[in-house]
Amino acid sequence: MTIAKHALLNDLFVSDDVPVGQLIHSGLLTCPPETCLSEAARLMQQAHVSCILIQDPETQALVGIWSEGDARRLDFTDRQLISRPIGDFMSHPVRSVPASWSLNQVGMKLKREGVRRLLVIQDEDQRPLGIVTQTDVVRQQGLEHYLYMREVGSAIRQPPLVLDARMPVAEAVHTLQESNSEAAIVAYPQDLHHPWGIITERDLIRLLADAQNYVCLGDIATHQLLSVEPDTSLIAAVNILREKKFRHLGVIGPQGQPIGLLSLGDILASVEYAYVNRLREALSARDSALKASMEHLRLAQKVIEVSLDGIIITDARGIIESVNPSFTELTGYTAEEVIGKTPKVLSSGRHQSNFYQNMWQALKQQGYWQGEIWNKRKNGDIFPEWLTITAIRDEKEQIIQYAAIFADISDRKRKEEKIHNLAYFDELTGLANRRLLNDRLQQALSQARKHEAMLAVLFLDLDLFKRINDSLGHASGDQVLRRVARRLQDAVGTEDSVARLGGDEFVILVPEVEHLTDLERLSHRIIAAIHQPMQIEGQELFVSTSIGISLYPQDAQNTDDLLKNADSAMYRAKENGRNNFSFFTQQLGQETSSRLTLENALRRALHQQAFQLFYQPKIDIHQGKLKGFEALIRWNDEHLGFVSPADFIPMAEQLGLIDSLGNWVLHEACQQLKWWQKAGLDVVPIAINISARQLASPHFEASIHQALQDSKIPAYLLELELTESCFLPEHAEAIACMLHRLRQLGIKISIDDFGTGYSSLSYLKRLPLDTLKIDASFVRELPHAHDDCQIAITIIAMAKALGLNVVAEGIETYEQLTFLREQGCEQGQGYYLGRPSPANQVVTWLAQDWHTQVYDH
Ligand SMILES: Nc1nc2c(ncn2[C@@H]2O[C@@H]3COP(=O)(O)O[C@H]4[C@@H](O)[C@H](n5cnc6c(=O)[nH]c(N)nc65)O[C@@H]4COP(=O)(O)O[C@H]3[C@H]2O)c(=O)[nH]1
Repeated sequence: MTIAKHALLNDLFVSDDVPVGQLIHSGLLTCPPETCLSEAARLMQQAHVSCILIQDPETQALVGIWSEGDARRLDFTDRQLISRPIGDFMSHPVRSVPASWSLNQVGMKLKREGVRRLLVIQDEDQRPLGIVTQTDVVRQQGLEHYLYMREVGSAIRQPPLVLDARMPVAEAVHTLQESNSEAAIVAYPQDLHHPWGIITERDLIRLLADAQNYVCLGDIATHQLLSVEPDTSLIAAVNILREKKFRHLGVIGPQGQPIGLLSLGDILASVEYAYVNRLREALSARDSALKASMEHLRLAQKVIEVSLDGIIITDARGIIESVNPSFTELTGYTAEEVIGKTPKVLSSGRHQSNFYQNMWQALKQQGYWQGEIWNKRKNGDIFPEWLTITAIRDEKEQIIQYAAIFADISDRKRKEEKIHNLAYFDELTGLANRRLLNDRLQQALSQARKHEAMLAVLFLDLDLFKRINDSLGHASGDQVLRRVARRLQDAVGTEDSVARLGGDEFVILVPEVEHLTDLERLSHRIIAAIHQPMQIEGQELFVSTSIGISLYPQDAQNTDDLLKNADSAMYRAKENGRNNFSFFTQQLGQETSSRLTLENALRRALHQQAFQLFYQPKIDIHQGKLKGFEALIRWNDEHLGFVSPADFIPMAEQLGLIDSLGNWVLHEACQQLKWWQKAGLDVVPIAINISARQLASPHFEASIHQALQDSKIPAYLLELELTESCFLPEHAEAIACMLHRLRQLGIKISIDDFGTGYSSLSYLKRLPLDTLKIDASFVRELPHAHDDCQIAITIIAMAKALGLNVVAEGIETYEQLTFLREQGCEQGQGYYLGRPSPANQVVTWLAQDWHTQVYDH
């Protein structure tokens, strides 16, 4: 038989998401359990169905099912077989699926339960609707391309069972049962034209239904085998079966011999493998997806539970659905207290309504909002939090929930504030620091430029603040600075414009100045405020300040120059007697710049030791004898020329260079003495000037020892000239002790410029002094100025009373010399007797007759 390929039947394969209820043919074949087998078989034959359901006549319940396949398991040798009740052979219970299930779900259930048929029942009332078989499901799976690609030959799993038509019926059924075949090819050896027929389960049903006494297989078999060749495609085979309404198809080999017997079920079973595989994959994918999502869910739940951040879940309207434990921890509200309410319960009242409006708008449009927000705890505390809100949408993109996650950032805020304060404010006084001042000054400058306004910077420091620190300690010094800061703020009126640069330096920024008189008034106010007495640790202190003022645009155009010029002006104010103020002037600017040049040159000179010592003789004006020399430093700079020590010594003190400079003088003088000694000269002591800061240095005493040791000159050849300013009260004791020690070595000590300071006599009395030097300013007008005469006389008398030598400085005339001698002054020094001169001059002086110099006019 030649068979053409048929088009695919449209109803063979349908989509698998159609509910199974719509695919089955409604109507069920039922019979009571007592129905005999032959009756049941007859009913099935009539109805053209492959199974019958057994129904309890009383309860109407379906209690079992019997199918064609079950017929094969019957014992056809049993003579009573056909009259036995079907209830004895049925399978039960009847497994069912709801009509709403998809074919996929049905397929999975068939697979799980290991059955080929399921009863389809109505979802609502469980009413039985029909039967769905595995073949039905396979047909719907869109597997037609498998059928196209494969040939009939490939679906043959085993050679066909071939039974002789002459075989007794019972034996044939038994053979079918034995070989577990639902059909067999029947051989008709005598019929050369139609040598093949077929016997199927359905024939067995007929056998049961007819209740006739068939003898041999040929009596019940169908003597016609619908067959195809092995290379026919499976889809063609399926179509033939559908068209002919047959269930089996023989496969005949090239030599005409049967090589297979395929049923629709077999064909579908051959593609079932692919289907089952797909099903398995689907099942395992679903299982692992389920497992993964459960895992995710569990994890998410856990994360929410243990999260240190507070978490709120609301519905789409913002009603709180759940919160986590950290929420309670952070806000003080339990879950029960807030569920059903909106997050408004946390509202701090610090934000305007448009803040929340913007938040909601962002949430609705972008599904996301993040930012800082102030909220309120249950106990009323207001705290800052970092909040992230995310909208959760369903598959249709509708917002169904909001998840809000927040962290309390009070700590972070505090730290940020601290860092900001540290960066911009002075820790001690709370005033703006240099950085903030610079920022403010920049801003004020650009404003002033824009509005063509005048701006002022007041630079001030506390006069002699170091004394307070040194004598009362740093803690007291800090207290003074704090008080001063407050007084400045009070005097200025606005907190923002006062800054502390460090140490005792303060700056006041006046952003808009109309008249200079305003600045004068402000300066007076500040000076007066600072000068008010201060109680510090039980002591009453009087602090004063000096203020320097520079102006934009007159004095400077930028912040640096404004500050620098105000600083210079402040020094001018100090020079003018402290506790006052001074405006910057162009001349001061020039001075500042030449001062800078001088400073640099001094550092260079010190580095290169570009100094020289000159010596000025001290003469006994009664006996005409050389008594000693005063060493005076000289600096002849290659660019600046001769620079007076009166200019560079104070500068060296300010710059902290005086120790090294003083040390150089000390060593140079000692070395000089050593050379003179070595030269066999009859040397006299050399006095060196010691500045106040040098004397206060902790290394001073050691440096004296070192110089003596290095030069090996006897200590009595060294004299120290100190000024009254060396004896600051806070160091008085320590200095007195040190001087006693030095004196014990043999070193002489004199007070220079006596009469210009304010030393208390009782203190001077306690010092180990040898000599008082009358300051040149009292000598200059002698003997004509009455006051000076009186002072000179008094100092001489006092020195004598204290048992001290007295030396008059700056003697320029014979008259001055005579007056002083007549008043009892022992020694003199000055241009009249000898100008400060280099070391080589000393050799002449050592040999000179000073008597004539003193007496001969
Ligand atoms: N008009 C006038 N002046 C006279 C006369 N006789 C001496 N002089 C000057 O008067 C100053 C005396 O020194 P001083 O009072 O200790 O005053 C010194 C002293 O305080 C300081 N000085 C000088 N050399 C040193 C030094 O090596 N170390 C320290 N620390 N200070 C020094 O510099 C000051 C100025 O020193 P000089 O310029 O050398 O000025 C010297 C000296 O040259 C005179 O008859 N008429």
